[in-house]
Amino acid sequence: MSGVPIILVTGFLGAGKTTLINALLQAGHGRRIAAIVNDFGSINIDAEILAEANDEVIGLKNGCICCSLQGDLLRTLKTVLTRKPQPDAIVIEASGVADPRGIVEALLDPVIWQSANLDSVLCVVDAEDVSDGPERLADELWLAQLGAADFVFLAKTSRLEAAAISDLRAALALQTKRLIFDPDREGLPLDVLLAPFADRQRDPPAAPSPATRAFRFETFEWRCRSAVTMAAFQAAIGRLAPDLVRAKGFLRFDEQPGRRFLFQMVGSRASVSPAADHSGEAGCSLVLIGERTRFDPEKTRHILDSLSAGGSKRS
Ligand SMILES: Nc1nc2c(ncn2[C@@H]2O[C@H](COP(=O)(O)OP(=O)(O)OP(=O)(O)O)[C@@H](O)[C@H]2O)c(=O)[nH]1
Repeated sequence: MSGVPIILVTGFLGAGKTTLINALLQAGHGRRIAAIVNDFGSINIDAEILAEANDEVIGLKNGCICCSLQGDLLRTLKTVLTRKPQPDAIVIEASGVADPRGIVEALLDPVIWQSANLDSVLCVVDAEDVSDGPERLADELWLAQLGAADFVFLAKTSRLEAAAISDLRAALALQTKRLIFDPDREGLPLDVLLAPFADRQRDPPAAPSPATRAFRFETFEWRCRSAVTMAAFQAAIGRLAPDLVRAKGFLRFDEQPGRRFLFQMVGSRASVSPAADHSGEAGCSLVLIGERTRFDPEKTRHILDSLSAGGSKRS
């Protein structure tokens, strides 16, 4: 293999993929790494977060690169590969709903393979999520993501006891024989991440099963042109949380004029942190994702619209 190595990062909704890639981009290794980031919704949240760390970040939004956006992925890769100088490596972040088998299949495209080779597939596992609800270990999409991986990266281990991490490692060892890394406790294994495998051959993966396709999830996007009050937002999210798998977006609060915040929610854990403010966007934009069987976009719209007179959009 002589092409630019591609690292594909997969993992469930909110597992910690963007956070891991951000750490890799900022790790001071001196390599030029281009990042291609797929957000399932139409708001480029992950790309904006990563663009703070790297000039070469391209967002692919409004669909999933494992199915509807395969063509966009290949076109983007070709564009990245024609740049001079070429990057030393390309990281692709799959969306949390992606079955990586569809992406691996696309990356075996003979034209791409001449200049860029899929080097490794990393699966990020949310240690808190699995410890909170061991039913994740039987989730078909989660298993497909784990099954496609060459390496497993644990995220969010810092709040867990050592015993819980050993249990998690033992449970993962039943599902995969791959090496498991814990960057929170052991640091980022740059030698593994950036040393390409020699002459790695990949067979085309098995076709993704319908059960792992994105139609399992419903996305709702909400935008408003003004700021919202903190207490009202907190109350609204509290009402929506039981039916959400993931929510993220940018917010402005009446109480903090002129400031912009990144809102993140994975399962029942939510956080709000200061965000860079060069978007020129005056109001708020949120992406909310839930399982189709539970998530009600109309109820969500109703609750969020009560925060403001702004508009909303369903996808
Ligand atoms: N404490 C802790 N929090 C983490 C870690 N990794 C991710 N998070 C938090 O988990 C939330 C989701 O992290 P992301 O990196 O955006 O997850 P993702 O897998 O890219 O999410 P999607 O692209 O939406 O599927 C954010 O609030 C992160 O700050 C970690 O290792 N430790």
